[in-house]
Amino acid sequence: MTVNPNAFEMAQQQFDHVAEMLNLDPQVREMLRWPMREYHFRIPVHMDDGTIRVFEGFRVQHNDARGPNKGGIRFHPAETIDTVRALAMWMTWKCAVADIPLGGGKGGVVIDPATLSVTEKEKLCRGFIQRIWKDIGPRNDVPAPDVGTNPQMMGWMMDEYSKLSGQFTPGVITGKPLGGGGSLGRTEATGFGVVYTIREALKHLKMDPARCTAAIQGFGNVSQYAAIGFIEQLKGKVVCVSYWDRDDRIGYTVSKTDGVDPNFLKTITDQYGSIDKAKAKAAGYVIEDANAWITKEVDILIPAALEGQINAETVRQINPRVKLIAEGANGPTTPEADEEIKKRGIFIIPDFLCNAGGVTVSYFEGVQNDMNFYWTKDEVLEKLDTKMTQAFHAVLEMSEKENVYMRDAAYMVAIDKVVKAMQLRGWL
Ligand SMILES: NC(=O)C1=CN([C@@H]2O[C@H](COP(=O)(O)OP(=O)(O)OC[C@H]3O[C@@H](n4cnc5c(N)ncnc54)[C@H](O)[C@@H]3O)[C@@H](O)[C@H]2O)C=CC1
Ligand SMILES: O=C(O)CCC(=O)C(=O)O
Repeated sequence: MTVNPNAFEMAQQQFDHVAEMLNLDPQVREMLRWPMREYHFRIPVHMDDGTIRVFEGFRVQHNDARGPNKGGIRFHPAETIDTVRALAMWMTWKCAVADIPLGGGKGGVVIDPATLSVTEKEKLCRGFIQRIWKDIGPRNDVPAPDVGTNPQMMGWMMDEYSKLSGQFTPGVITGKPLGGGGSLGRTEATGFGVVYTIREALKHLKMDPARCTAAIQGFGNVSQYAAIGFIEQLKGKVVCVSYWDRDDRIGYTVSKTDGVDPNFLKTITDQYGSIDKAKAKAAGYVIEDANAWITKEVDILIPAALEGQINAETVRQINPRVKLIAEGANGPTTPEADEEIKKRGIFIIPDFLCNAGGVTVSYFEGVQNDMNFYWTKDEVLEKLDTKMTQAFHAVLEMSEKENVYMRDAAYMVAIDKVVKAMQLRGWL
């Protein structure tokens, strides 16, 4: 499975393309195609064996015209400043398209968290906050989980910030554990958000979800709940999921023609989204190569692993039956692949619209922290559905009005909101 060599160039290319369509002022473009602030730091950690290891960390704040910067922290061995820049920029567009009053930020540490003990992970999380705590906070930048991080890690980070600032500050981080300032529904939010947008897209395409099949890339937080939601809420069938196998150092696709059971697969999946393939095989699943997911004869593809997965090479493997691509991951499709998808008339729900459910419930979490009053799961998910449905239709309407590709329409909606906020604040 290939990864796009430079996600930031890809994010800038997508932005430049729409900036050109909008005839956006060159100075406004200059402001938006780069992050406003970046922090690069080194985090020393006393390891269990008595040695000291120094980790490289980043936090990028792309634009906070509409509100505090917002976005996850990724722990990944292939993390780079450019990946974090791209992800921060996409967060600005995501919050604008979801119509939540937040800007765009993202963080990262170059590490495979599975190689750390629990104690080392806690020290690394606390070390990250020790480096950056003066530049984050509920009113300027609010991190959250992403690939390789989880609610427990957010709990440690919130605790460290509270200690350093001398005040219990749950709103500094979202995606915290339940009972530790977390919101009900955050775990499911991104995957269920993907499903709400698929439901709306299928209505638009006049397709019956109960007769639809899907192939999913990834089996982590986003993909697990996208699979569960697609099956339980829309009554569709998921024929495969995929994952990265740590031992073999390659990806695999785990398939079942009569449909996978994500609730069963979860029981044989570790906290990093790696499936125990021996147990899957014993339960009647077929193990195929990493790319098999994209070749499946299905109606819907849901890339929900990493960026750059649908590219000039893999796009040619998409089966002619595919009518819809719902981008659960950030940046899964390269600009070259977009051209082919357009040509083939496949409807796309672009990433920063499709996966906005996570940050939307993160926003709800911050609101609940501020109120010190917590909603039920049903209340959270109902509010999430309303937000995602409105966001989908705003983008669809723009796409139809301007006769443009859904990704370009999403950029148009987002750029308009961010530029207006910058103008209202007198920045432009
Ligand atoms: N967790 C969240 O709330 C949100 C996540 N996202 C994006 O969704 C994507 C997935 O995130 P999560 O589910 O949180 O991550 P995760 O770490 O929980 O799961 C990632 C999954 O992708 C698989 N994977 C990783 N590298 C792979 C490879 N090279 N080949 C095949 N499979 C591979 C892993 O095995 C795992 O199953 C990322 O792009 C992330 O930025 C976007 C919005 C919110
Ligand atoms: O929940 C959040 O604040 C951010 C989630 C995130 O990192 C993303 O949407 O890519």
